[in-house]
Amino acid sequence: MMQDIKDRADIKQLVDTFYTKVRADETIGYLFNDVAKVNWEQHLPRMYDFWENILFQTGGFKGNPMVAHVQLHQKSPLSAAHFARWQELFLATVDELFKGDMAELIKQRARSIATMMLIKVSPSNDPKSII
Ligand code: HEM
Repeated sequence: MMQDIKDRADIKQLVDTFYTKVRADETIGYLFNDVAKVNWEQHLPRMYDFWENILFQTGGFKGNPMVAHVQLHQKSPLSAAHFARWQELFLATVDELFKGDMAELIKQRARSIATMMLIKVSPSNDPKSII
């Protein structure tokens, strides 16, 4: 039976599997590989901290994810299609590895943060701005 996400080791497995898909992805891979030229040795542990803090309130993540993505957007525009693909890969990775309340919670948080981030990086994506 599939287990729920219970600790940092599980988060590491999820994050590592997710970014392996991201780096090879036709739609969003170039943003990480070519635009941001991500230093993975630094970035992956920050992502373990980020998600561990969201699920288990460890207080380990200090950073401002919104600012990081606004800066990325200024280098190369981030679109709704990019965020949709990011979400698709994240949700599929969770479902592939885990099942339970924490797995549901992390998917819900990923969706809501991705939605806010899209609006934040590009206010023209805000449905309210059309009215
Ligand atoms: C199309 C969607 C996205 C792209 C292309 C993207 C790309 C990136 C890149 C290039 C970085 C900087 C890595 C570095 O050089 O250190 C980054 C950082 C980060 N991303 Fe994303 N991201 C996306 C969506 C998201 C979403 C939806 C979340 C959260 C649910 C997220 C959470 C973070 C966090 C926490 C950081 C670290 C910020 C920091 O170090 O202070 N990203 N992202």
